[in-house]
Amino acid sequence: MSSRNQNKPPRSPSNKKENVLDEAPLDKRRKIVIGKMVAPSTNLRSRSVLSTVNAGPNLGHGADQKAAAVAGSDGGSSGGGIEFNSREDVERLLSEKMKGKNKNDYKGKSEQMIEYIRKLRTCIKWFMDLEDGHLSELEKLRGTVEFQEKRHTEFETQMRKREEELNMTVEQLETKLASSLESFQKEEALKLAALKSYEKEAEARVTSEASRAALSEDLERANHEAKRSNDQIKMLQETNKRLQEYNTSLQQYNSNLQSDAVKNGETISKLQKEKNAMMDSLTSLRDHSNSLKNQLDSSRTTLQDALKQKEDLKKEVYFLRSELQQVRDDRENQLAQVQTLTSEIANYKELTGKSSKELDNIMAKTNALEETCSSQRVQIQSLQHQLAAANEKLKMADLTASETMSEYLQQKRTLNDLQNRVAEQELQILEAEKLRKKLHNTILELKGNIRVFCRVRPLLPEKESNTTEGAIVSYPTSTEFLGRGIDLMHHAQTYSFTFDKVFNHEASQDDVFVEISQLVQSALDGYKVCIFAYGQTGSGKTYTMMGRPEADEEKGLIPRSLEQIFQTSQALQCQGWKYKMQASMLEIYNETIRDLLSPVRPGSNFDANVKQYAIKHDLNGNTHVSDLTIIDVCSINEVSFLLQQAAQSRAQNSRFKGYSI
Ligand SMILES: Nc1ncnc2c1ncn2[C@@H]1O[C@H](COP(=O)(O)OP(=O)(O)OP(=O)(O)O)[C@@H](O)[C@H]1O
Repeated sequence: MSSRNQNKPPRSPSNKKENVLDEAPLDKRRKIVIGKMVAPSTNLRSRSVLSTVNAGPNLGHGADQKAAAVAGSDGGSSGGGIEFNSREDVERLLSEKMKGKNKNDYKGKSEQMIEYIRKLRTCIKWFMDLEDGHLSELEKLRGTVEFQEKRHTEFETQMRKREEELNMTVEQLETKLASSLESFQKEEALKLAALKSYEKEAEARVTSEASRAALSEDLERANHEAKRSNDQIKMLQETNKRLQEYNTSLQQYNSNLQSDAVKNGETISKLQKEKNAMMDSLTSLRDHSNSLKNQLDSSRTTLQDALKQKEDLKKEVYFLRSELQQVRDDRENQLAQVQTLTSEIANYKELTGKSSKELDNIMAKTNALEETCSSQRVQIQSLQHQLAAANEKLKMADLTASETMSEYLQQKRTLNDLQNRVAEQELQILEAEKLRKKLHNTILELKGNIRVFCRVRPLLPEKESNTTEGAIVSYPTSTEFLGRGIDLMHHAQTYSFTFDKVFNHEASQDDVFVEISQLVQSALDGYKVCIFAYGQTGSGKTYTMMGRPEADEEKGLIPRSLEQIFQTSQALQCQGWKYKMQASMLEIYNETIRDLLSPVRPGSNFDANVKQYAIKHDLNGNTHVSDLTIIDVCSINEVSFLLQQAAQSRAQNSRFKGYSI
């Protein structure tokens, strides 16, 4: 038989039985609940009911066992055709009453009891079968519980391990986050450093551009100066050629002079002029040489500046390269860090999904780092471009410096050549000067150490009307006495005189000075010269010697000689000569010497102030006048002033005059 209540346990008869149920171990119950293993509580209750039935009040344990054995011997649950399928069957059995009203019918009662006991045994057997099923089910459930407990403990240990691993990973993530934050801070610091280096690079670029502009300006100046120096060198070369030609012509001229000493007087004057011109050209050459030296110094300084700038640029390029290398290394380190971070992030992603936010943050930081790296790559590229530009500038500066150096060396060689040429020319000039002095002295000696010139004064306007000078004075025209002779008529007789030179009344002051200038040149060459003017009063001594200094045409010998002396001394100072000039002026009258430059003003008491001057000669042949006022003179104006002073002193006693310079 089967019913809907099959395998369902009977209801618990009392609360006491439920309390017995509660005696099951709490751990098991709790664990079962935790493990979500759904075990019907009715099974336990049925086990308790079974125990209750087994411990029934009317049956002892031994009797129960006996009954069970009897029932077992019956071999089935169908005791007397009764089957127990539910609690109602059992309650019905328990509520059965004894049949038969006869109390003494013990046999019936015993049969009923036997029948009842059989039913009870059947019931007990049903209970026992039910209990066995429940026990087997309980065993299964226990095995399941133990399996589930084992799984639970394993799962718990796995979860603990995973929790520990997660804690570890969280700690590692926190440490890595801290390290990434530190690296980010370092990256920020590096970025700031890179920005600073970029600013420095920009400043260096500005300074390099400024230095390049200055270098280009210096180069332009150097080129301009080189052009100027080339032009000057060309001019100097031309001048040198002219000087060489002039030297050759001078040598030829000197040879001609040696062959024809008489004609060389006029030629020497021309030579003197040409020499002055040559001296001027030499001074100009020296000026050019000095200017070239200055240019050379300036080019040296510019070259040194260019070399310094080149060194500075080299240092800057070295620093830039080192900074670039550092930035490259940092970039590579950061890339490695980013790669490790990305790999770690991938691992973290695989390990857990909990740290997605952190991963997002880290990814954002990684993206920021990558952006920083990309910006640094751009900076590195710009730095590389700047470095390449700086290298090109450095190469250009090297080329410019080398060109400037080559130009400088070329100019130095040219300057050395010019200096050598100038030295050679100076030597040649000195030699020519010595030769000229010798020739000049020879000519003068040939002309005569003592020469007498005669100058005829023209008739004065007031005397011109009643004079017969035109008939008195005549000049011979014969070749022998041309320019040297003079004929005087007196009482119908002709008196002929011959001089070294005769200047007629038409001779100008310049004509006279042409002859005298040779003597002045001799004085400048170191020879002693004396010019002595002699003549009667009014014959023109003062006019010849002094003339009228205010008028160029009528300047006398003294102003013209002084001009020649000062001009020649200034020209010879360039050759290294040093001149010290002193002036003294005296008047000799009746064997008495009078100092014309004496500070004692004439006219106060002339005789009282007259000193006893004495003429003395030293061992060198020099002539001195004792106590004569000697004044150092440096310019022609000073001498002109002294001449005026002397003229004023001399004016009081204008008789015989002599000059000493
Ligand atoms: N060559 C000349 N041409 C024009 N005028 C002249 C010439 N020589 C002299 N005289 C004039 O003759 C005058 C007298 O000349 P100067 O005073 O020079 O004579 P002096 O010889 O010096 O006389 P003293 O011995 O009295 O001093 C002056 O007026 C001067 O200008």
